Amino acid sequence: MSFQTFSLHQLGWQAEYARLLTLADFDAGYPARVMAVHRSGLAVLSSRGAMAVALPHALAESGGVAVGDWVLVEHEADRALRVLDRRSLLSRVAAGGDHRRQPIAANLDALFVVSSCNDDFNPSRLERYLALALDAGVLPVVVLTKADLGEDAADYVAAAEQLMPGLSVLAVNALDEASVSQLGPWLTPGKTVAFVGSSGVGKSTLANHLTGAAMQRTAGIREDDARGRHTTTAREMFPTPGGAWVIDTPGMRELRVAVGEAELGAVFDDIDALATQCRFGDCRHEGDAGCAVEAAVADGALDARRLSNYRKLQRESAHAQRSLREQHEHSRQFNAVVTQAMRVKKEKLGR
Ligand SMILES: Nc1nc2c(ncn2[C@@H]2O[C@H](COP(=O)(O)OP(=O)(O)OP(=O)(O)O)[C@@H](O)[C@H]2O)c(=O)[nH]1
Ligand SMILES: [Zn+2]
Repeated sequence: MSFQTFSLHQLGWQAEYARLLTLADFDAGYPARVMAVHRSGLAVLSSRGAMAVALPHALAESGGVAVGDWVLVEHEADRALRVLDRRSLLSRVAAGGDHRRQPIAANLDALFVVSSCNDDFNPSRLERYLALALDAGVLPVVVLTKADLGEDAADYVAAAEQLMPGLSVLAVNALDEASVSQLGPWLTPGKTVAFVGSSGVGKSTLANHLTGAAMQRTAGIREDDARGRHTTTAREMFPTPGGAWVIDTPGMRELRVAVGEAELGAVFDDIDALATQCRFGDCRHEGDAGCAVEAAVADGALDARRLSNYRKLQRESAHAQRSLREQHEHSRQFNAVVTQAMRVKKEKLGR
């Protein structure tokens, strides 16, 4: 991949990153933005150009590094010293049920949540992505593709706008450049965006439009794994001709929600507001007397689907939080056992 040279500002640098760096930091290294995370190290861009830098094991272990991260690179040593505090971080719950969080994309300014004006349109799935974006600290923008294929795009837009207060929703024909230009306000110089959504909704089509020749997302970066699924070995971040950045990582396609209560509450603001009107403060909205939430469902003011999706996401997030706690407890116990074993061994050797 060849990159022209970019200034820090063009790379998305913001004053708040600098505030966290001391003079000693600047003596030790210089900031660079992570374009790709490989097993062997990081591909970064800085005002010095494109480079491969080593990722020390300790850094990879402690919270990891994601595409879009800013790292401090050691002068003359081509080695990442540390990851700068992130303004936003999209992470996923790792597959395999251990509920560990894996960083996927950092320092995003907007997350395009893509669905289409057809059968893929699924309010519950959209709500899940919206909560995920808020949890990551990123502004979600809903993009409804395939607006050219039916006449009812406006209905889909209206339905999506109901899903969160103040949500921006765009209907586009992803095949048409002029239509895609509606995304422009989120793609100003130095801004970083990414796409999430189901397979086939048009994420690649949109991203390819935005990045032009810079991104050959399907070319060469996908491999088939043993199960015949597509996996991608490289993670990438691409410049648009207008000066924005598009992050496209495979992990984005398997996002599972493990969102905090507050972020869910921000998406389901209407339900939280209704809940304050329930007769009892600890109302569970399940047949409780004087329940305003259930009353709203009964008189059609609140969608039963929306309520049940809220409950489902709450359960999932409670489960994930619990598992994380259990994990910490487990490693604490494990460490205690190891410490004890070491002590016993030392005592034996000492004798
Ligand atoms: N008519 C029309 N076709 C579209 C539109 N957006 C996408 N398509 C078509 O839908 C198909 C799937 O689009 P992709 O961009 O590959 O979808 P994707 O979301 O990247 O899918 P994955 O890579 O599997 O995650 C392609 O054949 C596109 O040409 C649209 O707005 N209008
Ligand atoms: Zn209630």
